[in-house]
Amino acid sequence: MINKNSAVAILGAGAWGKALTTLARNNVDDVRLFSRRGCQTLAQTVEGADIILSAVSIKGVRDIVSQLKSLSIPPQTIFVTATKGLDPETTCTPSQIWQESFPNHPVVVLCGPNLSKEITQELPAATVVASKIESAGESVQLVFNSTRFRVYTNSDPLGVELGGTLKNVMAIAAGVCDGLQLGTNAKAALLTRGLIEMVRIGVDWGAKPETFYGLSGLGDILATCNSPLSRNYQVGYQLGQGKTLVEILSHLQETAEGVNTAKVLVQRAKQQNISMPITQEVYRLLKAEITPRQALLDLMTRDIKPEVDS
Ligand SMILES: NC(=O)C1=CN([C@@H]2O[C@H](COP(=O)(O)OP(=O)(O)OC[C@H]3O[C@@H](n4cnc5c(N)ncnc54)[C@H](O)[C@@H]3O)[C@@H](O)[C@H]2O)C=CC1
Ligand SMILES: O=C(CO)COP(=O)(O)O
Repeated sequence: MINKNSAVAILGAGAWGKALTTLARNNVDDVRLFSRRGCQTLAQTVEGADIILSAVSIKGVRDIVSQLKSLSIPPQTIFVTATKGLDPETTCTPSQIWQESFPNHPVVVLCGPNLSKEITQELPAATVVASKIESAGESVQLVFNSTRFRVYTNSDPLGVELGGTLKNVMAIAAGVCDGLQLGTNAKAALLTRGLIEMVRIGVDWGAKPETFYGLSGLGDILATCNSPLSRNYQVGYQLGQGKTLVEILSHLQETAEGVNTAKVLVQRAKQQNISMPITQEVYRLLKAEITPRQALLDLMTRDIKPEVDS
């Protein structure tokens, strides 16, 4: 069982890895943070760790997984993934990559409405830790739960992970909506229909529909789609104001996963024959195939239909 003397290794010293390190230090004395540019090696960081949490962006996940595979990690070590992205080669989620590479280890997803800047300011927040192995989720809950960070467990890791990942595309769309100053009604319609799109593909993927109405889905939509602190929202907002993606990304210091996720999702939706009109428009906008106004017109002139899919 996790206690003050347990050891936690956090991989990825970006905004989220640093915030999670501070949270874990409330409960555990030995919390190590691995940075590619730091002086401690990966092997030194993970040695004897009870929990290894990855907060690297999706582009680094396969690399970090293969480095860890070359080390001998004891099978009781719990892997936690906090990445919100999709693998461009396979469309796999990060937890699927971790589980496939470490089939005998418990894997836990940590995901929720957690803008790292607010967490760094010690503002209160809640999150979800999800795993097929109940005791693993409970261990991770004990590491991060505190009076300012309430941690819930969940048994649908895929749904929790997809909620946090797919909402990044909706945060871009929400930013565009605000950048164009389309108003509150438009934003409500966009995000409600966006959530339906997330549920549609998520259920096809194998997630439970109700998970998307929890903290990692609806909760994260409420946080990121209304906050300039969200990098994905910022990308959309600036696109809405007429900037190009290249210009926007050249000034963005950190990762906006929704840019890659939109592309992967469109690919997967096509393979699975799933309708994702908002995601499709975000993708076309990111590729500069259409303008924000054209994206709006496309969505408003789709064939009329019942609200609920039959
Ligand atoms: N910042 C936030 O508010 C939150 C971020 N996330 C997710 O966490 C992930 C990381 O986000 P941020 O920390 O904000 O991004 P960031 O851009 O600040 O940091 C990404 C980190 O990943 C590291 N990294 C990339 N490839 C690596 C590799 N091969 N080996 C080792 N490290 C590698 C980078 O060095 C960097 O430290 C993203 O998937 C993001 O969606 C999730 C919840 C909140
Ligand atoms: O996922 C996040 C908060 O829950 C962070 O959002 P951004 O990556 O858009 O900044």
